[in-house]
Amino acid sequence: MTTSGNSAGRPPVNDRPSVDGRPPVDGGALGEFDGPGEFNDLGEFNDLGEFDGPAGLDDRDVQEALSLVNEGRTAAVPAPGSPPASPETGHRHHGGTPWQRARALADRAGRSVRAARRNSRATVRVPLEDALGLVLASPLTALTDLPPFDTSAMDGWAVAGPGPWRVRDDGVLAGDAEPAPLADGEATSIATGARIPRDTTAVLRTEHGRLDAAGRLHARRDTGHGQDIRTRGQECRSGDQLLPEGTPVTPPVLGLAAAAGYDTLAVSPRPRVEILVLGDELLTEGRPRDGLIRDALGPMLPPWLRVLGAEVTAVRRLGDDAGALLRAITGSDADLIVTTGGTAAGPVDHVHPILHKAGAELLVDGVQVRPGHPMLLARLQDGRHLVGLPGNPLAAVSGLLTLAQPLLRALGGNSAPDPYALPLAEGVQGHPHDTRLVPVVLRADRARPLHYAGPAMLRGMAAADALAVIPPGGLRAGEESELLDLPWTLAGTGVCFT
Ligand SMILES: Nc1nc2c(c(=O)[nH]1)N[C@H]1C(S)=C(S)[C@@H](COP(=O)(O)OP(=O)(O)OC[C@H]3O[C@@H](n4cnc5c(N)ncnc54)[C@H](O)[C@@H]3O)O[C@H]1N2
Ligand code: MOO
Repeated sequence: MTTSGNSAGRPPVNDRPSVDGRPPVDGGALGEFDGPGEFNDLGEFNDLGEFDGPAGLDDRDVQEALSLVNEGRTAAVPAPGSPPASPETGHRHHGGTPWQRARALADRAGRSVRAARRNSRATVRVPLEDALGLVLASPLTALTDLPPFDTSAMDGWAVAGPGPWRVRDDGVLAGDAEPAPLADGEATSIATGARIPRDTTAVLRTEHGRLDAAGRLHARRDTGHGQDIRTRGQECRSGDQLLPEGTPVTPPVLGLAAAAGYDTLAVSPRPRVEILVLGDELLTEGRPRDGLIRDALGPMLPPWLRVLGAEVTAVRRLGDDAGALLRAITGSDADLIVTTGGTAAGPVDHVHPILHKAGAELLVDGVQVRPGHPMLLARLQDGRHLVGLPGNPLAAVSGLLTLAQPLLRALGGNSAPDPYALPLAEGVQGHPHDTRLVPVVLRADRARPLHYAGPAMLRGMAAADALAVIPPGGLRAGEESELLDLPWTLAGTGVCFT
């Protein structure tokens, strides 16, 4: 990852005395926040994801100017770190569900489905190699003692009684069948992991033994009774519970399950997700042309959803055909439908009317988050769910992390990781009311905001290690920001994309 796209070298947003080279603010410019998620002339998040205050004004001036110009009509821009504007101030705001609440509602929706499933005991048994990322549907119980027999912990000699010892010439390797018992005063060479001959009293490590000219084995140091013998059942006895139900299947869980005798695992099935990509303007290959652009979400969402534990059953491109959307929604058997685009109120934004037609219940209709505020979560008549992601690609990422991730996590039986935070390397301007999700790189235990983080951009996101959660009012340099991890930054794509 690179930091070349960030604002290194610039003064932090909070400390900037002014924004140079712009015409002074004029009274006609409004800073409304119910539009496309961007501030206008009085201060906006530019497409580099930075807040540009009005020309020549500091933060206090911005507030003053806004309160003069927008009196009673629009939100003032609070200084970074200041508390969010209260509803009593008469600010106009698009509304929607607060960001944390939206995540909680998505989590709850997933849990309710899971609870219903639990009653129907829906689990699947899959080969070990297909279980990574799923969740154990029943406790992992040892099918054998571990180790299953007494084994040597070291390369050396199995010895019986006090030395010196006569060395037998058979020797035991890992994987050999049960060796002949040792007589008192006898030794035989043994490899790590080999079965211990009956009546062995200890294993003498290679480096602790010496053979004399007559071929007798002497100990260079004392060897205690039972030394370097791993006794049968040291780790577990057959029938012991190794892991509880609900444990996520990680690589070590796969290893433990194999060691304990499993070929398959009972797991909660992967939530099945169908992706419906909306928009007549989308090309699936080549360069943008004639007003058409490339579909960025069709290639991005399936692997991202897989990494979140989903099985992506189909990606369907429906254009702006409302009828096709209705048929796709009502005909799908996926646990979750994810739509992209069409969430706003444009002439071909069909998601809301079609959900209404399909009798869906909107659990979340707009979220107080930037970008991505038109995102939605609906419960369809048959209890399946639909997440509507806004079409702007970074807004879609925001919807994915805000609604789809908690829902899928809960559906799959995973619990949310503890939130974590790091200090910001630079101040980040907040939205007056909404949470902001800002792509950051993590360097030296600091989160540095990236440029090119406008709602329609993926350039900053593609270089990001995480998304910083910026509360209304913003955060100053050095203040801790909650971070949303991107799974591949820790695990690597090769591991995650199962
Ligand atoms: N009058 C208003 N207009 C808009 C508002 C608003 O509140 N009032 N909100 C803006 C915000 S914020 C967003 S985000 C978008 C959400 O729009 P939709 O979900 O309806 O998405 P579209 O209009 O279909 O597309 C928006 C934008 O994204 C491009 N797009 C769509 N799909 C893809 C894709 N798969 N790959 C790449 N780019 C995609 C599309 O061409 C548009 O440029 O609405 C604002 N408008
Ligand atoms: O700005 Mo919109 O918030 O792109 O989702």
